[in-house]
Amino acid sequence: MKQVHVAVGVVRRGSTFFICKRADDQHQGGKWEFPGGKVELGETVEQALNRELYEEIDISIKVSSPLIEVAHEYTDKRVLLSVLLVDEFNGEPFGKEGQMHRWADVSDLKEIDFPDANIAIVDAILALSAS
Ligand SMILES: Nc1nc2c([nH]c(=O)n2[C@@H]2O[C@H](COP(=O)(O)OP(=O)(O)OP(=O)(O)O)[C@@H](O)[C@H]2O)c(=O)[nH]1
Ligand SMILES: [Mg+2]
Repeated sequence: MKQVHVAVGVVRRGSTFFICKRADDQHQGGKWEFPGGKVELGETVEQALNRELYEEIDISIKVSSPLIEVAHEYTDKRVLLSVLLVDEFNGEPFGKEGQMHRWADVSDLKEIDFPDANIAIVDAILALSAS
């Protein structure tokens, strides 16, 4: 199976994180996600994430840093998630494509219905908050 490279943004404000609900007709539909999308040919992860976050949640990134890389194999798809922590941005995020969104507190992340690959992302966030 071909691996899809995805840029994912963990947008943080204080102890909260911006998440969106995936549309029912998408891969892993109905689950919550950190916004992001596929890295296109010739793009860096940072460029891809900046493009995706503008398209999906209407912000532009000012400061980001690598958080974790997660390789995961679903039954129907193989993904490599390059996850960046986004601590400063311009604009106020919202579900620009009509998707549900919320600011989730760090203490709620473990209980939220994310795709399986996100378990490692949530653990990395919790490790940040613990340090
Ligand atoms: N954006 C995002 N994708 C994730 C997360 N976790 C996870 O397994 N994925 C998977 O990464 C893949 C690509 O993400 P995507 O569907 O957002 O890609 P995209 O924005 O380019 O949209 P498209 O599918 O309409 O072209 C999907 O298979 C999705 O299930 C996550 O937290 N955020
Ligand atoms: Mg997307």
